[in-house]
Amino acid sequence: MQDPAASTVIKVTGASPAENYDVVVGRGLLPRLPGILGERVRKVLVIHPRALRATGDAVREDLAAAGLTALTAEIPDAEEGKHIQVAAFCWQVLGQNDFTRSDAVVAVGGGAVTDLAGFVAATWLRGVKVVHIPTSLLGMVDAAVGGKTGINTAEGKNLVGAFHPPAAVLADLDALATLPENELLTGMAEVVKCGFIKDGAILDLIEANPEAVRDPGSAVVRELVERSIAVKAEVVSADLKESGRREFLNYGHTLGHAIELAERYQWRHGAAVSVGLVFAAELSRMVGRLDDATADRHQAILASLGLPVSYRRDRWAALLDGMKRDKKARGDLLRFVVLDGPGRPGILEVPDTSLLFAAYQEIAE
Ligand SMILES: NC(=O)c1ccc[n+]([C@@H]2O[C@H](COP(=O)([O-])OP(=O)(O)OC[C@H]3O[C@@H](n4cnc5c(N)ncnc54)[C@H](O)[C@@H]3O)[C@@H](O)[C@H]2O)c1
Ligand SMILES: O=C(O)C(=O)C[C@@H](O)[C@H](O)[C@H](O)COP(=O)(O)O
Ligand SMILES: [Zn+2]
Repeated sequence: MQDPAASTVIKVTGASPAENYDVVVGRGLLPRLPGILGERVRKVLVIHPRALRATGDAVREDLAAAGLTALTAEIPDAEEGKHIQVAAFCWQVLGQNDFTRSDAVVAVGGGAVTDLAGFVAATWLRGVKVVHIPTSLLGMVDAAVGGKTGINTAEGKNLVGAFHPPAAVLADLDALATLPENELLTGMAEVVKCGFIKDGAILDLIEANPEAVRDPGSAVVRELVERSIAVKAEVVSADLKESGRREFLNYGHTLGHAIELAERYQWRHGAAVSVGLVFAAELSRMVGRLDDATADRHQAILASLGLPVSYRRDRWAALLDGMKRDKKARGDLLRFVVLDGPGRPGILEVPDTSLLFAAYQEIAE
């Protein structure tokens, strides 16, 4: 049995040894931030939404006590924060306070905040240090790790961004205590994704512990966090810029992102990915690549977590339109991550959208 007070370090390998970084999972981690930032950093912009003000203040106090100048950019919540005008506001704060290349950005919040803050750090002076302090389950298991940063545009999700890995990630499990249950469960969609593409023990844990998965303080949730980060860390260490295997982390996302756009970002990312996972499993089954039991297991596990597993029949045209802007598409060719079996993701090229329509009929309501 793991000592609950001990922290776990999951290592991510960067393009060069200087770009290697640690993802630390544990409790009471915030005081480690000044030490992680290092001697050269003099100024820090802490970016967070109003909901995370108390944590943002605590982080700033730690930084100030360590002799750093700590400023705050309070940004709009959730997807409202992933907007060019919000990035421009942060650039303005950095500019007006003379942030140089040896200064840093710290993100405190869910995946929307780490995406936005990472993008700000990637673009300010063409790149300054960023440390992520994810506070949602989804942020911990996925968004804060791997260096994908970005914002949404009117045309779609994450269409503008950069690869800019963090200097470190502090996944402080204490943050989950204030996370609403719905946010915990939507984060579980990415955990389930990791279970299907790589680590089947994740799926077994969720099925065997229906109550503990809803308890953010449980050892089960901690194990799910650590296992999911390990899946992501292994993939992004091998393929940071998505020239190959990293595409597998996009399982469920082609339809998922189209649903988010169709819903004007009023659905949580994890909820949309949940439907996208069921769709991708149906597609995999329909083309004869996935067995019935594994395909059906998608719907069963996601539904057991209270996540949506179907979507509106009358939205197909809008969804197809949105899917054409998926980053995996090449010209007119749509490309999907599918499964050839548990832990065996692959790519399906779809030149004819009638196949997609047929698979969609299986999940449409
Ligand atoms: N860069 C990547 O690799 C990557 C991976 C997965 C998802 N994402 C992105 O992450 C975003 C989704 O992340 P999310 O689900 O964390 O959504 P989110 O950041 O919108 O947070 C969800 C809600 O939870 C609140 N919240 C967060 N932590 C809290 C806490 N500890 N206590 C109380 N409230 C808290 C937020 O204020 C928000 O209202 C999407 O934009 C998605 O595209 C990025
Ligand atoms: O890290 C990745 O790579 C992923 O695909 C993880 C996804 O969960 C995440 O939502 C990511 O932001 C999607 O990337 P995108 O390139 O499709 O915008
Ligand atoms: Zn995702």
